[in-house]
Amino acid sequence: MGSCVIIEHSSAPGAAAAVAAAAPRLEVRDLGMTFVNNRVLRDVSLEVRAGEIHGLIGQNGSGKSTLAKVLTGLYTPDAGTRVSVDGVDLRLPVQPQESRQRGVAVVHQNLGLLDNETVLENMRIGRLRGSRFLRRINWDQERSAAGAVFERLGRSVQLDAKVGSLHEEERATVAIARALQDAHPGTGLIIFDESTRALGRRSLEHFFKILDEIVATGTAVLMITHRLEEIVDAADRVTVLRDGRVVESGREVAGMSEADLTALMLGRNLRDLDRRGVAEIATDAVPVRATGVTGLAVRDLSLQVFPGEVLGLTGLAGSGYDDVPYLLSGVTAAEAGTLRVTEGITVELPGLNPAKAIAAGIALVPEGREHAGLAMTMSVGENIGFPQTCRAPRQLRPIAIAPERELVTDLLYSLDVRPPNPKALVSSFSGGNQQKVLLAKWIATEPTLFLLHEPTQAVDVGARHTLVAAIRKAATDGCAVIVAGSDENELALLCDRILVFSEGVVREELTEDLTPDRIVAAIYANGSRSRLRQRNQTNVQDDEKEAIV
Ligand SMILES: Nc1ncnc2c1ncn2[C@@H]1O[C@H](COP(=O)(O)OP(=O)(O)OP(=O)(O)O)[C@@H](O)[C@H]1O
Repeated sequence: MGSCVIIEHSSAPGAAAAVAAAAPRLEVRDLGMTFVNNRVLRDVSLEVRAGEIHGLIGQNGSGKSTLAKVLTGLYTPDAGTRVSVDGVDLRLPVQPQESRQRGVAVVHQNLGLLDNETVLENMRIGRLRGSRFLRRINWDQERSAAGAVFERLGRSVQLDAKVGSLHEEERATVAIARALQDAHPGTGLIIFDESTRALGRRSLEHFFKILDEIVATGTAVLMITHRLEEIVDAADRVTVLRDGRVVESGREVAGMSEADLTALMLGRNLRDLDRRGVAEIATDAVPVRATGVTGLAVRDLSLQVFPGEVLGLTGLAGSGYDDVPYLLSGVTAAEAGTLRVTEGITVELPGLNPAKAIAAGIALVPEGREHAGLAMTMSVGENIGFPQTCRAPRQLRPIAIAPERELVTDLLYSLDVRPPNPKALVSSFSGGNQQKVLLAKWIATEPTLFLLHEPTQAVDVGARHTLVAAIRKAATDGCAVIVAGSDENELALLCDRILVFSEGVVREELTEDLTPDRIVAAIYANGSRSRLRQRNQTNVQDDEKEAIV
């Protein structure tokens, strides 16, 4: 006897046709944006349809975040700009309340979280409701509403934890959950500006599963990302910005490869991106050696890395690989462990702090440049000068020891920072250029041990190329380099050797054939990379339904 299986549709038949006939969910016409004399967006037109994931890509500095900020009212666009939602023109500059009422939610690149408030408060801010008579907030209800969103995302985050104490991936999860909780079926537009950059593979897969459910109801998504895999796997159409202009508008993604998208973005092919430099590892020199490191999730770790070598650390979220840079640099106190930096310089990790680490020749490029890596309201030169201040004798510390201007300018040119102006405020740079400034800041200290956590996060493929080359050059110049990362492509480009962590210990060491697929297989213990989203899933279900019923 055959069983009858009915696969439920997430949208009613005919809904797609109705949606297609309707006005675009978001329509932008002739958008221009000028900062003083700098015109960063010109004649930008864009249409996002209901029920689609629309990718927006472009090199660092091409204007993607500026566009998102115009759409949410942070910036006032030039005269002549038109923005409409569901066919209704918005007043310009966009009034945040009006755009929110029309269902536009955004997760900005800096995530927009309040570090001193709890996860629950961040989630429910602006949405808290008092009871009808007593006007008291029902915190039990608020907790369960917030908890339900995290459950959907497949993540558990402590609702009472202060957001400032969270890891970058948890912070991103909170910001994404906050936007998703407002998605009403069939309406609205959610803009994600590089919001997935800190998500590990598993979280990413969950995230796209939820997006799939959301867009199937008719809600639209505008996805700004540098991870071209996300566009190829998940986006329905893509718009490409180059130097503030649209060079490709709403192109269907089906059939396109990452290389096709790269060529559209840069206007050229990046043929030699995958070629790794020849490692010049000084195996006859004294290696950096960490012994018995215990702290956070890490248990009794010992490792060594030679000058000239780039050692990668990876694993699943919570496996401890990403705790290592912070334990070895004194940012987080270790419970036990010793670190020999070089002949005659050995530090006990429990007593180490960042100032002592810098003095011992240890540099850390942390994840989360906006809240952990750079002073956004200070100039590039001042940021690069900070570590030099720590190296100065205590009595001189109040006077910032400015690094030589030529050194700063040379670094900015060698990393292709635009503009290469030491006096410019860090906050005025695009995300990718900020990441380069962060790297420059620590390269300038000429460290013996260079620790980096997700050093090419949220940068375009061209900038990634530059950053990878600079990190490898630091190794060639004699640094021992340790990179903790979750991006298999980054690790494959950078590393000579990779340690894969599980439950706080090293489970596998990869020494050759360091391809992205091999790295992912090791992280997931012989699992494989699946596509982030099966596009046209609804059509497949249509066919199945006819066949099965
Ligand atoms: N507040 C500001 N004042 C002056 N210039 C700015 C400001 N914000 C952005 N810019 C400039 O606008 C240009 C576009 O920056 P934007 O951040 O939009 O780029 P992006 O495409 O989002 O880059 P990324 O991918 O690196 O985040 C850059 O040249 C940047 O320096």
